[in-house]
Amino acid sequence: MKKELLKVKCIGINEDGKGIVSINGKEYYLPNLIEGEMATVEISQNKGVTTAKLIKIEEESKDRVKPKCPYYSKCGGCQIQHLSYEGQSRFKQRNVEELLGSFCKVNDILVMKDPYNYRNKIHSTFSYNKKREIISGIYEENTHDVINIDRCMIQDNKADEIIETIKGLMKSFKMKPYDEDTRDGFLRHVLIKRGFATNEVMVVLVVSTKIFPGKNNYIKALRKKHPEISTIIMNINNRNTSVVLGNEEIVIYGKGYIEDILCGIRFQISAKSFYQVNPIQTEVLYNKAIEMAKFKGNETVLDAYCGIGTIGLIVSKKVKNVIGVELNKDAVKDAIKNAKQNNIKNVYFYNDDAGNFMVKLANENKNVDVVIMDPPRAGSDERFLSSLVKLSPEKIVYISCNPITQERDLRYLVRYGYKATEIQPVDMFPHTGHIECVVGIQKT
Ligand SMILES: C[S@@+](CC[C@H](N)C(=O)[O-])C[C@H]1O[C@@H](n2cnc3c(N)ncnc32)[C@H](O)[C@@H]1O
Repeated sequence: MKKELLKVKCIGINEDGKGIVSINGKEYYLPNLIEGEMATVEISQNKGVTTAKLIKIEEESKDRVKPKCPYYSKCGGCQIQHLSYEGQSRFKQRNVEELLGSFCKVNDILVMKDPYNYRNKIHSTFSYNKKREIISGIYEENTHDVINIDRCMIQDNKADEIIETIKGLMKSFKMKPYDEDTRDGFLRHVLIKRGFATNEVMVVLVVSTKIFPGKNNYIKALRKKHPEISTIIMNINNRNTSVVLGNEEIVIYGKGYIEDILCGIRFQISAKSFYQVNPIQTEVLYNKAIEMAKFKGNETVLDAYCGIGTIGLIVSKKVKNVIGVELNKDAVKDAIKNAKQNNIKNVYFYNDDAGNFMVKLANENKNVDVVIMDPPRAGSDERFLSSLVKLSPEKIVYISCNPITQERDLRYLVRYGYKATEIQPVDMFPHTGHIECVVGIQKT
């Protein structure tokens, strides 16, 4: 193996938060490096493959800060905690400008006042460490080794306390963490969702079998320490898989869902339904999307990729009617219940693939004035977009957590007679490289 040390300058940060260096015309991505910093990098050549490793930062950026989190160097959950929050915001702003700035001017990113402990959903994996002590946390990046994490800087504090209690109770209840190799043990993961406005807490115990000795006493002990837990669900996952949730759910305490309030409307949230993870910024995002739509009151609105119906139900009082479409059937059930509970009668939800549904709407020549679309990271697809331009709504509001696929889809819409009128990045995920962006789009 051939090795060489080189001094190089970091020329940017990619969307995973890694520093970019260019050596002999080839780009390498190095964690923990900031744009403008000089670094010594080791280049290794082995069997025709060249790799780069950061050895030392020679000149630090003024944006560099000491990460608050003690697990930062190992845990892959955050990627840019070594950047000051101002530096993070500038990085995200520039990233959106580079990707979307050719469509129209990009507004200044809407940041958080307090960018810590914002996540209302947390997931912890249970395992043993080398000393056979029970640990819980997340997988170290690119491995199946769990890093023990007692406190996370971006997660809800209460959820961290509940995980700590669950870990403590395992000893007294002789509950073993699941071992992926031997397929022995009981507790695989714990998922916690917390209603920011209601304080209701859901605990999902992802377990390998339905047989749960001492279940009732366990529930009593857990709720005694945390009376705010309003529902506990057993999710059975006995497959050899890295997918967290199994198909079968057994509600062992409470009603099986929690409620939360967003923009004045009360929502029911099930274990498997998507719900935005940053409740403070979700209201900022939704309000911006509604402002971009400039509703007059007589519109038919399509809420595509609607989840539990949050956006559609919030806009329902401002428009004539709303149609929502969503693939996940639990989320659609939640959406229908949410409409009923809030006594909203002008919203209709459908459980379908958004692309399929759009083809049907376009074939029926349905009138839709505004489409609000919020697809997953992969973005939308050809079926959806080609039917969208056929339906020809006056306005489209496109919300996305991945500006790369958003740019691809925007190019399609621009080719077929639309233009972007406003672009607004919103920092939904401080300390991570992820960026949320909402774009107002108008028929030309
Ligand atoms: C980013 S979330 C947005 C949900 C909702 N708008 C919100 O703000 O809570 C994307 C949603 O799209 C759904 N989804 C994924 N693929 C889909 C498809 N092909 N058709 C319809 N919905 C889909 C997911 O289940 C998820 O609820």
